[in-house]
Amino acid sequence: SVARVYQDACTNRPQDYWDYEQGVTVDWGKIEHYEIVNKIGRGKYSEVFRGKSVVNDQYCVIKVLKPVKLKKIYRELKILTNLTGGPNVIGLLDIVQDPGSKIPALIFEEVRNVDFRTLYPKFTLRDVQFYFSELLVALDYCHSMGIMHRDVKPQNVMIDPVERKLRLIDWGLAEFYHPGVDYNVRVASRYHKGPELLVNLNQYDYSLDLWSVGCMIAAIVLKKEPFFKGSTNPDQLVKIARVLGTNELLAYLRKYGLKLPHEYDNIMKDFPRKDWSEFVSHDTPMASAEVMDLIDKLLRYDHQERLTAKETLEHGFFKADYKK
Ligand SMILES: CNC(=O)CSc1nc2c(Br)c(Br)c(Br)c(Br)c2n1C
Repeated sequence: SVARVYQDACTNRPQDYWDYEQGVTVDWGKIEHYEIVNKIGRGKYSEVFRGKSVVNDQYCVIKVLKPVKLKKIYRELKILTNLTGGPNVIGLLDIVQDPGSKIPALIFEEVRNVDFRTLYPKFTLRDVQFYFSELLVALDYCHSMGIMHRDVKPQNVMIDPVERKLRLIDWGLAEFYHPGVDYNVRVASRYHKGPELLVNLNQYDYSLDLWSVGCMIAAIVLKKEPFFKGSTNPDQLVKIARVLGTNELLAYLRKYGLKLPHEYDNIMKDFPRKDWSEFVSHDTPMASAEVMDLIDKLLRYDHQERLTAKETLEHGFFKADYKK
């Protein structure tokens, strides 16, 4: 299957825009220009520090990459340089290399992020409207630039509630979109994996990111974080089928000529589709008719049915006037 939008974003650009296999010419900065203030986190592929530039006294975030295949580093570098400066994309300030280990470190603009587990429970519907429109602007931008993020999740959406600033971070799993290419389905983080990844539909596209957005919005307004909480990848699809229905899953598979992989034989049951109204109660005061309609249009098995980032921004939910 082919993306409904931006399918030729890369083909319309010069080869060196998307071809990271040839390597990337890096304009290396000077590591001595930065000092580490404190460690703020660690991921599978990196260690992250709060840093400070000794040149301009600006605080920054230093992402020290763990040794991975050079090709993967080139991909992240090329994507970051292509996107930096775009709306709500984390700003890459510098690229430096540790002289000894030769490991690259990426220097980013600082975001005074508040952890989503603390922030999201305090969100009003107006906050959901504001921050998700900011996230969707970033996604429509990167999609228009021929890039899928492939790891959209709360941990990769930095929000400074004081400055009301949002930045999409961690482009380490992002990839360039080309029609007809078979992509690795082992991407994204389990709770935010789209059905296409769980049924091994390799020719996916930008719409993968919109599934993850749907999961994030549903988790906030229905107060169930994460919304689909699988214990394994196969169980992740079972949790989705408990809501969207098993027959609807089989129809999705049939449309793309896919069979349910054997690891589902003993765990997939015949679940009826649930109506979204079943998730709405007095305990979910933010579950407005508009946001439930939006969730219904994002959390679709069929990636081709999902709203695009631009269509989502135009949805009535973002136009509704929720009283203060
Ligand atoms: C690998 N992820 C972690 O260690 C989670 S903590 C974390 N990583 C961050 C990254 Br990367 C950037 Br860029 C920026 Br800006 C901020 Br703020 C970050 N924070 C808080």
